[in-house]
Amino acid sequence: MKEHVEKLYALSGKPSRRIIGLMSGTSLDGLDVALCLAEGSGPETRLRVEYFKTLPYEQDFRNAVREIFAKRQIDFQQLVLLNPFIGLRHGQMILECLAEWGINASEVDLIASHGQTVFHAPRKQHGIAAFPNATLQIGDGDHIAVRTGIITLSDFRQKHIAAGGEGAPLAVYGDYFLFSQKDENRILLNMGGIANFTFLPGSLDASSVFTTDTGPGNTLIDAFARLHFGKPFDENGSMAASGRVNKTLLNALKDAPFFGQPFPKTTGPEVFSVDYVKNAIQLAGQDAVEPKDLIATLTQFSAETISEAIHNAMGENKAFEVYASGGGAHNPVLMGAIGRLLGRNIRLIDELGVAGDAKEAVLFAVLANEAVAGEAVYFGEKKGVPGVSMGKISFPG
Ligand SMILES: Nc1ncnc2c1ncn2[C@@H]1O[C@H](COP(=O)(O)OP(=O)(O)OP(=O)(O)O)[C@@H](O)[C@H]1O
Ligand SMILES: CC(=O)N[C@H]1[C@@H]2OC[C@@H](O2)[C@@H](O)[C@@H]1O[C@H](C)C(=O)O
Repeated sequence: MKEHVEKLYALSGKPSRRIIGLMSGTSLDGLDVALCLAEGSGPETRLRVEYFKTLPYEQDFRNAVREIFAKRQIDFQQLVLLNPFIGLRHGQMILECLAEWGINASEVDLIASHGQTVFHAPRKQHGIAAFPNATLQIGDGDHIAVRTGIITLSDFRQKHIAAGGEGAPLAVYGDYFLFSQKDENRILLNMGGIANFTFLPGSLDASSVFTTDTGPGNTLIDAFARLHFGKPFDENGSMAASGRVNKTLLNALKDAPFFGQPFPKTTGPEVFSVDYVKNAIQLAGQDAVEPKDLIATLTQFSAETISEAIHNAMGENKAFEVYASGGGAHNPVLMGAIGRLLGRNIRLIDELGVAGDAKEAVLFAVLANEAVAGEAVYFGEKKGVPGVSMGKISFPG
């Protein structure tokens, strides 16, 4: 029906668009919903977050996703059922937010849905030369569009892979458009389940922009807080603060092929898992490690691998500011260790006008805005930041 294409075309010419950005990360804590007003596009994007909310997942939902999440062997039916189920659930969650905010669905131009990553497999990780980089996000966009009546863009990572990337990190695009600052080199560090950063040059030169995952953020801390303490995470780093870093184990944890791979690179809980840590404990002969010392060691493991990646990427260039976001920014032990290792105060992205917990959802709104209203932006020939439009379009009818 051409009415949908005409509506989309009209949207592309509007001076501003109201876009809901959705992010459901690897921590499986909940769905981040950011209602944004975006004006312009590319480096001229001006974006205001009108409302933001994280809707926590119910335990049943989390358990259902965990049955297939980052696993090599799964019940295939469970994967197939979850694809529309998550789409419908996310659609419903959006409607609940809109009702709470007193906004009608007809007042929203677009939804930008990341979906739920269930498996991330860059070639460097799966190691099968004949197969490409691969990643899978589920939570079908057609179901979101039909449930909400709002045009939905989803499945953003496939185009990035088709254009030569690993499907992540995608935050780099929004980071560059929203947070670049003339004459200040910036590192935007996001610490979710996995940690990544974007380098934004003070020259504003798009071809110098750089991004990579660094390894675990909170994923291992969460897994062992759950296993040993029955808690979803180490709130305010209190478990880590009560323990001591086990140096022998730390060295074994840092001995993974991922850390020797060149930038840019991506990873996930497929690699950094409970089994990964148990294996390191065994190799290091540290079976008697106390749970609180294990949490302290895993926190230091994240801090050191994050700091070393930033240090290696920046080389001799010491003139940069670091702005943190994601759940890890709430962990003072992690933040303190990174600050000490990098020899500087780690700031919060909130200083730049976007709440740290909202940043990733906002970035998908930026990607949808680019797909609908942006011009091509050239990020140079380097790997990892192809200048392509991303997101598949689902019409509501
Ligand atoms: N007060 C806190 N103290 C310590 N850690 C916290 C706190 N609040 C949140 N976190 C951590 O942040 C995590 C959630 O972070 P976030 O929502 O950024 O991850 P995500 O988006 O799911 O992950 P990713 O971006 O890697 O996919 C929690 O699982 C927890 O480990
Ligand atoms: C495959 C996948 O879902 N990757 C996530 C994950 O969570 C953090 C890190 O690993 C990052 O590379 C990415 O998400 C953010 C939003 C990104 O693409 O920038």
